[in-house]
This record gives sequence, C-alpha cells and structure tokens, in this order.
Amino acid sequence: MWRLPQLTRSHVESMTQLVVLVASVVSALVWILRHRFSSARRRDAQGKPIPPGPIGLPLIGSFPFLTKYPELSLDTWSQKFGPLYSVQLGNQLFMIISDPQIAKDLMVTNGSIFSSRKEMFLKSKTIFAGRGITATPYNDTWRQHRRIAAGWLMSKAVESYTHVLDYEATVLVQDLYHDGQAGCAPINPQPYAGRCSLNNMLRIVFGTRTDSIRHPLVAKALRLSREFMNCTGPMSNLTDFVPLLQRIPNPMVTRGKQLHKDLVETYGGMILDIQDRLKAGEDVSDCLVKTMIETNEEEGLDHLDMAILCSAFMIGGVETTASIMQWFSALIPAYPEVQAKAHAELDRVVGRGRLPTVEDEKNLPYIHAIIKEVERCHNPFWLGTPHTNVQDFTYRGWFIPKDTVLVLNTFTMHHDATRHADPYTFNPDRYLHDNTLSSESANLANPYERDHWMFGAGRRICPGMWVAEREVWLAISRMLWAFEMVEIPGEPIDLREYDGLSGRSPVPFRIRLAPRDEQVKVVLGL
Ligand code: HEM
Repeated sequence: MWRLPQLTRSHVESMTQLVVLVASVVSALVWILRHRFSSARRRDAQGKPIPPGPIGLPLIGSFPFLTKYPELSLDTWSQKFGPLYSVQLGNQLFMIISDPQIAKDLMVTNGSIFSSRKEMFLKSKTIFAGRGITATPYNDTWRQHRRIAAGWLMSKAVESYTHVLDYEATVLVQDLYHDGQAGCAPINPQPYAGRCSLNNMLRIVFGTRTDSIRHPLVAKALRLSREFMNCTGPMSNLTDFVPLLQRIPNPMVTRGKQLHKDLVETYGGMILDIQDRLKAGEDVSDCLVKTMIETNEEEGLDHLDMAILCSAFMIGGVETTASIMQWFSALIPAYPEVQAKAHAELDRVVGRGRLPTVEDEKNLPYIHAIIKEVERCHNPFWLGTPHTNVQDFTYRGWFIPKDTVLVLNTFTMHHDATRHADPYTFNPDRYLHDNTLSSESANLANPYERDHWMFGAGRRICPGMWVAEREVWLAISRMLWAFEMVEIPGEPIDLREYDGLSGRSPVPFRIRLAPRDEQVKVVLGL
C-alpha cells in the first residue's frame, strides 16, 4: 500500500528553502518597488540620508554574511564604511556603531531616545512572550523590572551576598583540585565554571544551589541559556526580519516556542515551589523570588512576569560570567610569563596562607589587568544586545529613522589600534595602570578611556556588572593562587574557534591544574 513518505529534517529544510525562494521573488519585487518609489524613510526632512553600508540581496539583505562569526563581517565593513554605517536585513534597518564617541553621543547623551529594544519575533515575542527586562521596549514595564532587578544587582545589594560568591569560588577551586586529581588528571574546567556561575545566580534568584556538576539542573540550566543564545543572535535569525517566515512552520519558530515552554516550566516551576514553601510557613532564604512574591500585590506581577524575569537573570547571569572564566582558563596556559607575573604578585600581596579576597583586589593590579584583557579579547557578546531609537534622529549629517536597530560593534572597538596598541596580542600590561572597575570605567567622561564595552552602554547597560565583576574576580584570582595551569602535550587549545552562536565560549579543551604547593590542599581544607 502506498503511504505518505515520512518527513525528515532534510525534507523540512528543503521545503523551508523553497518557501524562502518563492518569498524571495515576491519580496524582491516589493523591495524594488519600495526602494524605487519610497525613499522617504531613508532621508530626513532636510534630505539627510542614512549612512552608507553594504548592498545586500533582495529580501534577506546582508544576512548571508552574518551567519558565522558576524563580528568579523561587521569589522570588515567598519573599515570600508566608517564608524557609523547601515546594514539591511530583511525588513529591518540596522546601524553599526564602531566608535566610542558615537556610542556615548547616541546611547548615553541621547539615552531618552536610544534606550529602547526592538521587539524581535523570536526573542521578545516568542521566547519572552513580551515580558522580562532584557527585551522590553523603553517603557514603564521596563522601568519597573529594571528597578526590581537593580534591587538585587546594584553594588550595595552585591555586598550583602558577597559571602555566597566567595563560597562558590572556593568550591570551584576545591572541585577542580579534587576532580583534576591534584594535577595528575587532565580536566576541562568549562562545566565547573558553568556551575560556579549557575550556583551564584541560583542563590540570588531562588535561594538554592546545586551540589555537584552532575546535578540534573546544571545540564538543564546550561542547555537553556545556550539554546537562548543560539536562538537570539541579534543579527542571526532570518525569521526575525522576514515576516513571512514567522507565519509558516519553520525550525526556528518551533525552537523558540519550545524554549519559552522549557523556561516557564523550569524557572516558573521553581517559583511555584517557593510559593508553596512560604504558604506552608517554611523558612525561605532571602532571594529575588521571595521579594517578588512578598511584594506581588503592590508590584502587580503575574506568574509569567516573574518566570520570565527569573529566566532573564538565569540566562544573562550564567553563560556570560562562565564564558569569561572559561576563556581565562583557555588562554592562560599559553602565556606562562603572564602566569608567572600573576603568581609573583599574589605571593607578594596575599602570601601562601590564605585565598585572595575581594579586599585584595585593589592591591593586585596585575590580576585585575589580566581579567580586563581577557574581557577585551574575548567579549562573550560581540554584538551585545542592540538598542533601538523611539524617534527619528539626525546625527553628524546622517539620518537615523525611528525603530532602527543599533548594534555596538565591540569587536572593532576592542581591536582599535589607536586605543589598544597591537590589539590582537593578549597583553595584560596594557591595563596595568587602569585601577577602575569596569562598572566605574563605564562612567568615565572620555569614552575613549573606557576599558572595554563588554557590558553595553547607556540606560540599558548591564545591571549585573557589579555581581559579574566580583564573581569573576574571586574565581580567577583563586584559580591563579592555587594552580599552575598547563597545556596537555599533544592537546593544543584552539583560541580562534568559538562554541555557540551569540554567547561565545571556547571549544571544549582540557588542561592540567597542578597545585602550586602543599599549602593549596591545606588552605582549601581538603
Ligand atoms: C561577563 C558577564 C556579563 C556580560 C558580558 C553581560 C553583558 C550584557 C550586555 C552587553 C547587556 C546589554 C547592554 C545594553 O543594552 O547596552 C546586558 C544586559 C543585561 N544583563 Fe548582563 N552581562 C553580564 C552579566 C550579567 C549578570 C551576572 C546578570 C545578572 C542577572 C546580568 C543581567 C542582565 C540584564 C537583566 C540585562 C538587561 C538590561 C536591560 O535591558 O535593561 N548580566 N548584559
């Protein structure tokens, strides 16, 4: 009997391609007509044009050049078109900012205009269902969520739970010592860094933690944040810019819907547990969820609001800090002279009888410089989270129409030879005289003196930067204090390729973490 053939993944992909092809032809006509007869949105009332940029293909624009390592294409175009240029992707106009002064002029000085977010189909509408702080437009809902988030993330709040960050950093080093068999067995530090970041966020958001990298929540939470990054690259999803694709079944829409469901089930489920425990009169540690439940009536947050706000913390606060610890671990074995200088500084300032603490940071400028240099060389979000403008704006003679998506091209800014000499070399010395925290450096009057742009800019700047800096400091200074980090012979570490689409971390690698002396075991209490 003849049966309908089973639809395989390749069938679905071919059908999608066919639909895209048909849609391309139709849209090409629309595109030609629109650009032929309607240039109104491309010029302001005085006739000032939008900045130039690459000429893309009909329908999809410059999309094919941005599918892998988009920051490299943005960098190449910035050399050709200058520090502010346009890129068209489907129906969306982007502008790419590659200069600190332009970033400041638009995102800081004109922050009331340039602090909104475009409601992208996948990220904002499908995965976050119009909620959450990260993707919401610049409105009262965002202000409310930002205020609630700040209550747990500003520097004063971070002081109140620094003991948690301190504890998790020690656990990280203990686990690396133990599972790396005191330097006898090769170890991949990546999942350990992931669990350290995860535990910090779990404690802040839910007042809980995992007790081992084998705990099921570790794999689940890390998978959810990685899937989020891979579904929401700012310039990587055709579905966001070709409205037709949003109406037909396609793998990205399916993944987005599934991710929304998984986030609400996982983090919404954890909220319901806390609600039940509070109702039963149990003692629940102070955490974001407890605050939200207790202030629910005055704040008017529903369950979905809370689940998505928690998801934003669990996504924004885990993959990011873990990625910095991972890049550090991948880089340092290749630079024994950097490591030797770091060890000498630690031994001189901290000694061998205790672990470094947050109070030591100001006295350890070289370790501080190593961290800034890792962040300059390996920003986990080269494209950041784009802003959008709520009204037309003309700047330096270029028209920026309302609803343009503005991307901070941090790759180009971090590799600008006039600011960072010999920019492709890993050289912590360049930050030796910069004793600012990145959260302080972001407020410097001269934007060319800012250390790096990893945390974004303006009113949407990362509110998690205080906690991020502190946890990264504790983890990295303690790993350096405890271990000689060495490459495994015959297993070179790839520092060029990345894992992940938007949030980037090194491809899996192994190193040897040799305890520096007998004191390590004693101080770690093992
Ligand atoms: C290395 C660590 C981190 C990096 C590189 C990073 C980077 C960023 C960037 C680039 C933005 C967008 C800024 C802009 O729009 O200009 C952002 C926003 C955000 N980050 Fe972070 N982040 C980090 C850690 C954290 C942590 C630990 C949290 C804690 C929950 C966090 C929570 C958020 C939130 C909620 C937003 C959205 C802010 C808004 O739209 O108003 N981030 N982050």
